[in-house]
Amino acid sequence: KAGTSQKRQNLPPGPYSLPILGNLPYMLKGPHIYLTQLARSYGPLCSVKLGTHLFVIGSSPMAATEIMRSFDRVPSSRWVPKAGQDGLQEYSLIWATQCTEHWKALRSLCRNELFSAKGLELQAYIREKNVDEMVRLLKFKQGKVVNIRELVFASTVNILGNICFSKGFIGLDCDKKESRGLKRALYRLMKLGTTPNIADFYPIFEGLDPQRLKKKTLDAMNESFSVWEHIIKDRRDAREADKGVGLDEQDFLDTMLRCGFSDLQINQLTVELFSGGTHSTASTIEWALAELIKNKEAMLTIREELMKEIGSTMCIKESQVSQLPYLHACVKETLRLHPPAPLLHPQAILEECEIMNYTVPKNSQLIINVWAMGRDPNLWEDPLSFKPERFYGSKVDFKGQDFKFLPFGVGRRMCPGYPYAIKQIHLMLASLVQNFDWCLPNNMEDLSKLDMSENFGIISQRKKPLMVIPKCRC
Ligand code: HEM
Repeated sequence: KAGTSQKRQNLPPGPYSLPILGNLPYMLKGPHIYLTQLARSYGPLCSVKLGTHLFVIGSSPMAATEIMRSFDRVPSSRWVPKAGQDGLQEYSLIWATQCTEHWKALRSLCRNELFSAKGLELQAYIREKNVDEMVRLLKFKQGKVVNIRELVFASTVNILGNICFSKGFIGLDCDKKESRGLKRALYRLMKLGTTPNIADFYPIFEGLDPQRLKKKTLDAMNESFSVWEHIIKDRRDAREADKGVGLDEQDFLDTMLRCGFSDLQINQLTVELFSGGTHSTASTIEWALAELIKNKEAMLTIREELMKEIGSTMCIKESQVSQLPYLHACVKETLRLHPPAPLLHPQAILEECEIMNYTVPKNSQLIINVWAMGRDPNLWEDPLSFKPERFYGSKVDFKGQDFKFLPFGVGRRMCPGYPYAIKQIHLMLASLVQNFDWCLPNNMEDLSKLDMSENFGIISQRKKPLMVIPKCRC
């Protein structure tokens, strides 16, 4: 039943809210799940109070379209968690509240240097080399239980590390624990980004840091910085000694130095690229492998496609995976069911506006629930089943045109890294499927028992890491 205050003010419908808390307590089992239940009860545009803030959630392609249109009509500002407001936002890409000139410059730098067709082609050998190392380690671990998330995560960090700093930062062997360094810093940043912060929901705490989340976030950023600080210094010194004779640009650090970035700017951008680009990609690969282990037919179909298109070679090249429609369909199906970012980053609307004939008051936060749309029976047949065939031969894509499928977001703030992410996911998944048979520990024969529950976070992951045993196919 809709709250009366919503009706009175012509707000999008939504549940009654508790005094002071609003509906915060109901979010604990997973905001995307709770918000999806609300959409089923109140319709595709609904509103909910969290603390003192009003959130308006769109959960259908029509609602998402209308929300995106409202950003063109009235000024809006990206909501940035208080823990991320560290005074460096003017240097930020992900946490820029406005699409400023600086934000535009950062985006086009990344688009042109890292994510353009030419940039991606130049990086291909780095991805291939790192995936090859991962496969070799798995061969060595044959017959033993492997935490696939940790391994794939380490590999994605090392690929990006080589692209940015010509260096891999993480040991691939996850059995060796690292007490400091980039891995710990990135895990901490993810955990901190997921911890509910009362300062985000009550203006009374504005300017304070009651849970010390801001301080801890800054510490984790500094921990990352300490990992590459000396590389930046050495490279600056080399450029200084070079006195304009011109060294070849070997990585993204050289590009940033050429563009006159300060150390702070380099750190902010690279930490954002690492935090935005590693867990998300690793989580997608982990989900995809879990789905394929569970759905043997799909696994066999990928193998047939690999055999037909590239033969029995075990060392796959990136150029070979660009034309594998069934593999691509499996990745899309994974992103439909398990989008790493289930709720698109909220934007605050700075003036009252109308959306779908409802009034949306000034300062409301607008969210698009991608997870709900991916599982909506009105949009997908048999939505909870993993059926890559639905994308096979279909034109539905993740490039922000099909509003029912938005794993990489939509509009100006859409993920700039998606071409990079997709290349990496295709190559890693093809290599894991081509090289190994996979089984579950404890002789678990009944694959339907594989736990597929998920954790909500800044990046949504499997609740339990996928533990699997590789067996070489060669
Ligand atoms: C499966 C992998 C990935 C997924 C699902 C994903 C998804 C997303 C989503 C949903 C957004 C927000 C879009 C919006 O608010 O409308 C985003 C933003 C962003 N992503 Fe990704 N991403 C992935 C991989 C990457 C990679 C590999 C990188 C870079 C190496 C990256 C860098 C970024 C950046 C910098 C932004 C902020 C853009 C801005 O605010 O202007 N992402 N991503």
